[in-house]
Amino acid sequence: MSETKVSTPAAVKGAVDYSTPAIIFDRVTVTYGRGKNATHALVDFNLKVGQGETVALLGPSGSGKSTALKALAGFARPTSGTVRLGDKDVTNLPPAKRGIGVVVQSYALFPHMRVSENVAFGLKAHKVPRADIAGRVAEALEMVGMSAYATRLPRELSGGQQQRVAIARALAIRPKVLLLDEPLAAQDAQLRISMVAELQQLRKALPDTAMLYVTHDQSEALALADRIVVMRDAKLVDVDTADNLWTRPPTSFTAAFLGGANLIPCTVGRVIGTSALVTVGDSTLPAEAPQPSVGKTDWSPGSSALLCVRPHALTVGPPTEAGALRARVTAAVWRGSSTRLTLAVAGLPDQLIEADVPGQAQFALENEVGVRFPAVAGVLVQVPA
Ligand SMILES: Nc1ncnc2c1ncn2[C@@H]1O[C@H](COP(=O)(O)OP(=O)(O)OP(=O)(O)O)[C@@H](O)[C@H]1O
Repeated sequence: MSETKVSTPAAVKGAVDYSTPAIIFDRVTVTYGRGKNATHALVDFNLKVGQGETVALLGPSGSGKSTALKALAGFARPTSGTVRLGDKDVTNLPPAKRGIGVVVQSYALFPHMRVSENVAFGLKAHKVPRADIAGRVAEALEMVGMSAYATRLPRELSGGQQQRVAIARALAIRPKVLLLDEPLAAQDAQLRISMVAELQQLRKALPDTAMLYVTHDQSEALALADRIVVMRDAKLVDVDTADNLWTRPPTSFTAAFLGGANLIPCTVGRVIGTSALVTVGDSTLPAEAPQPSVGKTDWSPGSSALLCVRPHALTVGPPTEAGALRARVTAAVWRGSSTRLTLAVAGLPDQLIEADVPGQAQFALENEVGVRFPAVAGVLVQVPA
């Protein structure tokens, strides 16, 4: 997974209005096939996306992300539930009548048509007056920086350029809703980084367009989305702002999927407000005990919990350092700007933790080290049922 670092959505967008959602999924279930061969691809899926909001659907392969997009675009028919665009129920409307822009990983450009013809295609299908088409094509190509390539054929373009054309084609119909299904998955890591930055610019240029963005790359979701929906096994696991999901993951699945957090078994001690003392191995550490979400049990003294701490928040030094947990290095992988250490911590049998240390760290395997937690060691997450 790439570690794209670009400015966060809050920096590029203002507040989102949820009072009149652009997209509503209301208890949408999609089942492919029947009987023994039935696959429940989406189960009881609820989501509202505000006008101008970008929501990323993030989850492992097969978790139902694309199916949610297909249900909205009209390419998969819900078995039950409704899909609305604004105040209009579109559950049974054909895809072409929904006015949604769709961009998929494979570009889906017509190989025999020039760039401008590809972009014009959707406009003709939407019965845009002939006199307006050239202007709308030029406007869409301008938005994605492809004006100079209007007369080329798709095969004369790079993958990134083809994807820009596919985005222009989706934008040309001036959709209120834009769906992007893994739009950068076919690009190499370097190009993905620059295209994430371009998509951020596009979001700024389209303040009223709601976007639903499917990805399994957490860095794209963090960089682009106002909110992230985490999916697993056809269901929505968590939904919140990227910042909240990252800093206070409501479930261990989200904690692990979004940023690969360490989830260290601990015992809850004293709790005052949102501060707790927890026991990890032989050490007592201060931790954040976030308000549990509705329906979840409180943090009670003596109960088991998981301490969520990101690998980069840990520091590793000599084993004799005061306040450090003693550990043994079991793996060290240099990643360029940092080294990922895997550590077996004394007093935590069967639990390996990961720590990122700057640069090409000189830790030999089996070295004894001391692991230090930050002043607030981490945030508590419920043990999964
Ligand atoms: N047309 C289909 N017929 C039968 N099963 C399908 C069909 N499309 C998807 N599925 C199944 O539905 C489930 C959800 O698939 P979906 O494509 O929505 O997942 P995804 O989260 O988008 O995965 P990926 O990240 O791999 O694209 C999977 O088990 C998949 O095999």
